[in-house]
Amino acid sequence: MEEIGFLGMGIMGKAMAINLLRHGFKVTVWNRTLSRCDELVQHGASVGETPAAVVKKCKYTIAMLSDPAAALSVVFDKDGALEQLCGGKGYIDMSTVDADTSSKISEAITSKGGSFLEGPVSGSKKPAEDGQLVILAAGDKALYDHVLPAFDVLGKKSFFLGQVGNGAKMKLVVNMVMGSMMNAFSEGIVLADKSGLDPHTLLDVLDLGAIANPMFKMKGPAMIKHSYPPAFPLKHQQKDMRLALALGDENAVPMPVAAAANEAFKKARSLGLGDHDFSAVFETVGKGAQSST
Ligand SMILES: NC(=O)C1=CN([C@@H]2O[C@H](COP(=O)(O)OP(=O)(O)OC[C@H]3O[C@@H](n4cnc5c(N)ncnc54)[C@H](OP(=O)(O)O)[C@@H]3O)[C@@H](O)[C@H]2O)C=CC1
Ligand SMILES: O=CC(=O)O
Repeated sequence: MEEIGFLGMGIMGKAMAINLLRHGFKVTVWNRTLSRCDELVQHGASVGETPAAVVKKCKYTIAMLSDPAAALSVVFDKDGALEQLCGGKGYIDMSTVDADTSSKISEAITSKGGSFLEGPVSGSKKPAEDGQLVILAAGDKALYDHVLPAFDVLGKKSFFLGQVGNGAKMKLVVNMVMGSMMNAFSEGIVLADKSGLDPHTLLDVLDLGAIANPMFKMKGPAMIKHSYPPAFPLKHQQKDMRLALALGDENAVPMPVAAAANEAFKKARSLGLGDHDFSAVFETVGKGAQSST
């Protein structure tokens, strides 16, 4: 495949770009804080000075940015991607954003003759490093077919979900469930501890039953130690809850569980935990969490 541009060298973008390089793709990277591209150069990447410079050089450009404001800024601001998008060029935004943001970007790009695909992913830092993401694509089907070899490196499974917005919505639904589960899990660990049970035994019991899942297994032991090295930053999970609640609002879907979970993530942010892993929401569960071992 042609050289790929990659905008955004955060936790996910860096892991994904390194993965593409490892699999023989030529990649040109850009990051707002340009020094974060240095490590990528060691892996064989070239660096573009601006998003526009990357798009000019590459036929296809992937973006992996924090939130709607970042996704819009990288496309529409001066030296942004849109300046160089034209017929024959493709833009693939894999950031988690809302459907409106994705549609705005899509309309701007397609009105200049370019093609657009959204492709938010399920799976965190480790699945990104291991090429085990689940890709939720929607938009231009021809572009999807063309970039599938790259998606096959990045993920274990790609879904094509139809029109622009469907990938964004699917991702928000999934993360709404995940954020709610993380809160219930946190309450469960504290409840076990406070009622005289060993939280580690709770993890063993959960892992053998119908609600066993990789998230509990992976994050539980660290949570019990109050350790939250960021794989999925809490501020991004709260952004996803907020966007999912807005989607619920639009569709008149009552979501009291998600709304409560959102409040807990907001509380965690107010405690300065936004850059910690989203499992740090554990710290908001009563005083009990503070005394767990
Ligand atoms: N981490 C995870 O487990 C997962 C994350 N996601 C989603 O992927 C996206 C990226 O997440 P992640 O890599 O963890 O996030 P990080 O916070 O690690 O990285 C965010 C990236 O966005 C850039 N950025 C932020 N604001 C702007 C802006 N205004 N203009 C230009 N660039 C900007 C940052 O640049 P700079 O370095 O200059 O700050 C950085 O490259 C998010 O939408 C997140 O919800 C999806 C699945 C899993
Ligand atoms: O968006 C986060 C994830 O783990 O998926």
